[in-house]
Amino acid sequence: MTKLSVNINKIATIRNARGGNNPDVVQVALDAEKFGAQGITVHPRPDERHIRYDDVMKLKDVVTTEFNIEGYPDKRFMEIIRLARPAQATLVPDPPHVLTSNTGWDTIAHQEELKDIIAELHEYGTRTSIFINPDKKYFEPAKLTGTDRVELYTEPYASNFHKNKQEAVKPYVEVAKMASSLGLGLNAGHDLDLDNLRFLKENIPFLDEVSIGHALICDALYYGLENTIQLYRRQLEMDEG
Ligand SMILES: CC(=O)[C@@H](O)[C@H](O)COP(=O)(O)O
Ligand SMILES: NCC(=O)COP(=O)(O)O
Repeated sequence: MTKLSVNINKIATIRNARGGNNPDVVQVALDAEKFGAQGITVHPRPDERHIRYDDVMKLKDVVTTEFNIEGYPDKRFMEIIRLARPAQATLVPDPPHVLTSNTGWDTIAHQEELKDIIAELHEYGTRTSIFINPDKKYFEPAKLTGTDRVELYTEPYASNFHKNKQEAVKPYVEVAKMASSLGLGLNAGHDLDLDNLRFLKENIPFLDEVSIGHALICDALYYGLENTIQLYRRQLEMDEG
């Protein structure tokens, strides 16, 4: 089964636009779970432009599905993981003011650093995943960091999907097989949507989890959050009857 983790960053973006608590990020997380989300993902950024660190502390007490916290592993991130003890921490190599995540780790250059960070996260009982480009050279070094999983950075897949979906998915299938043979769990995310998700799942049926935010929240404006979550779940459940 491929789990759907709903990224609620964009709910916090709307909330922050007016300085109050509408929409309520915690309530949306609870409702998303009720509507079928199998996990909740947040990506607190250093400028707290959407998810704030205190949102994470509130969410940790109420999320009953899989809580996944993404981010660059600076001191503050490590401290929030120590305090929140989420099911999963996804390490992303983002510089502080980047618009959105735009690449995976160079697991060759950062192998030793990642190894130490991952060892510390394991002490907190948190599963680790590292955000990674679909390039074979990064997978064996990723395994050597001790990470439990990798998350395939799917923006290039999404942006090439409408030009040539077979070509777009090809590098992902190759690295997914490699990850699997190395014993790495496999997540995927970034710019996945109702057009491209099913094809990714068809080609990599053994994906453990996808985390989806931007497109899913945009779709919810038209279809409602409950219907939207169910639509995304259906893209992933096609092989399960
Ligand atoms: C790690 C990743 O892929 C990102 O998609 C991220 O979680 C989204 O971040 P923003 O919502 O800040 O664009
Ligand atoms: N890890 C990817 C994620 O959480 C959501 O990315 P996006 O769907 O907002 O692009």
